[in-house]
Amino acid sequence: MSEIVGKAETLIEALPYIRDFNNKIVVVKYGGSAMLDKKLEESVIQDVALLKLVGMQPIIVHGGGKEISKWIDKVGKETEFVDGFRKTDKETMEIAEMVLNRLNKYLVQMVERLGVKAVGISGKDGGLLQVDQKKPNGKDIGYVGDVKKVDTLVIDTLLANDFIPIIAPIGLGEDGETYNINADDAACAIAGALGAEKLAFLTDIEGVCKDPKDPSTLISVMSLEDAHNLIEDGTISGGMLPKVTNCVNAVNAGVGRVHILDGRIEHCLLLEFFTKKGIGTAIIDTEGGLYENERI
Ligand SMILES: Nc1ncnc2c1ncn2[C@@H]1O[C@H](COP(=O)(O)OP(=O)(O)O)[C@@H](O)[C@H]1O
Ligand SMILES: CC(=O)N[C@@H](CCC(=O)OP(=O)(O)O)C(=O)O
Repeated sequence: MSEIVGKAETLIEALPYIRDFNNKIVVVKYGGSAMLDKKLEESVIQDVALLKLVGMQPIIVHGGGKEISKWIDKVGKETEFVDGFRKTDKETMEIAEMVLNRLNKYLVQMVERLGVKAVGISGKDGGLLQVDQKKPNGKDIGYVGDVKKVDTLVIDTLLANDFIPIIAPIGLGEDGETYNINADDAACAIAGALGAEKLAFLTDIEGVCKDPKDPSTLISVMSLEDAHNLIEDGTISGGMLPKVTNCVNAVNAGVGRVHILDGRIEHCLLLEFFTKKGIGTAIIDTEGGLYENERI
């Protein structure tokens, strides 16, 4: 097949997915290497803009943990994580908010440059993310939020007017204080509240593997039962454990498909969403039925 016809084949392969996901909400948790490397950053933003232009309703929830740590270091403070969450005192919260809001507007600018409309907000806007204090294993780690309520009105309004919402993981507590939210948690809560069709996490590993040191053991599709068994037998551990637990919660909250993708691969979102083979791990409720052309 000539190269030029091959290109058309690629578009045709995407056809059933473009049809099935028309107008569907897709939440992308953007973080990790894909946020630190210019080329990867550009490719993620291009993918999200393309999803919008082919008729999907993408939403970006972004992290920025490494950038926050860099600025904490610059002011001579120590960074401390407890069970994967940043210990956040008042000063840390101020720095985190400045860094996340700056990143947020930078992402808006990147999307707008491609001729697609975007609005950057944090979970404080429109009461989007209302939180309680999070106490992992009963430990007090300061202004870290556990999302207790999502008011989707601001997102619904933006989507209805064709904007891509870009969301920073910051929330408001009942005490009127600002809280730092782990971006995975924020993305899950938002995807669950919206009943999103898809939630995709960009990470720095191929996906969930039987052996994390061997990429050839990637698990392409994982049912809720598989996830439970792999957690029980210790195959899923470390940083992957809270991620998969979040994924399972999202599927149980009604999200159609949750994907753990390798954000180090350029255009990983397009490769996952628009090709039969996909590239990462898809976590699905197999009892909910499959799409035409879906891998299993
Ligand atoms: N079964 C598994 N498959 C893939 N990664 C795993 C698995 N078990 C543990 N891990 C670890 O989890 C890490 C991914 O979690 P983490 O680093 O928190 O994600 P993020 O890329 O969002 O920062 C991997 O780098 C790997 O070391
Ligand atoms: C409470 C908590 O840990 N909040 C995170 C928020 C940013 C984040 O989650 O960024 P990544 O997705 O890039 O890790 C933090 O302060 O680092």
